[in-house]
Amino acid sequence: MLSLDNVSLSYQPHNGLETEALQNVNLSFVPGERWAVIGPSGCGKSSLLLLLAGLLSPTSGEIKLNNKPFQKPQPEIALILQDHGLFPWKTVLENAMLGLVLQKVPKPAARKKALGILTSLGIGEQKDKYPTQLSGGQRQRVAIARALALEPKYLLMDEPFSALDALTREQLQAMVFELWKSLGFTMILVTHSIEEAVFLGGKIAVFSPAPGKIIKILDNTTSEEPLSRNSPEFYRQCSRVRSLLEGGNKPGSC
Ligand SMILES: Nc1ncnc2c1ncn2[C@@H]1O[C@H](COP(=O)(O)OP(=O)(O)OP(=O)(O)O)[C@@H](O)[C@H]1O
Repeated sequence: MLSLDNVSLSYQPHNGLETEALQNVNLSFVPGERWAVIGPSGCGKSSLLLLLAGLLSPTSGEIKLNNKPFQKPQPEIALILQDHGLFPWKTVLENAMLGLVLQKVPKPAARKKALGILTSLGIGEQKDKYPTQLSGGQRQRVAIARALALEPKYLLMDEPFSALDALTREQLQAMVFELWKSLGFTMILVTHSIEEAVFLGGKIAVFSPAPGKIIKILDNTTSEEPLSRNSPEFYRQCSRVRSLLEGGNKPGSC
């Protein structure tokens, strides 16, 4: 289990001003769950992922993996950043292999594994291209392949689809859901999109404006599959999340 125990984060003073990004956050991510984290711009969502990835340390409180506090990156936890973090001078395949190579997996094995995942994501044929030759959706798939090649137990994603057109975005959301179902990792997705949170989040953590605090955790697991985007329940859940973001504290009152 990955958890935050009473975590607060302040960034060091800049021009005499300290920024309080997160305040007293308690969250537990149980293996196999899929979470969406939503909140207004600047409420500390990206900071939360950096903490969970071991790339930042909390000002107070603890981040724990299986009840053990940690403050550096863990092999079980993969993070996909907003800009995908691909190296432009490496091909699609080399980018997808990168984590494995860094882990000293022999290159032929790394190549085979990365290519298998790229193929399952529908971009195996693009393996020799460079990131600049790809569409945004294809780049995102390479970033997902690179993370999944490491077989993480926890996959953290920071607004992974925000730059994509609506249909590509929906396609990739469905693809990520299928990967979650077949591979069984724990998904923690940060998003600005209410619809995305309701579609992909089995649990939805709604954050307040800065400094980010949890307003509410919504349970969205009425069925194993994501809610159909046209269903009344989907609209109801979107309304609940919207109401909470707007400052309402009565879920469903829209
Ligand atoms: N390296 C940093 N140094 C100082 N302040 C920072 C740093 N990174 C983020 N902040 C501040 O911390 C607060 C939270 O930032 P963060 O990026 O985590 O929010 P966010 O919810 O992800 O925002 P957005 O939705 O706009 O991406 C903001 O006020 C931001 O300006």
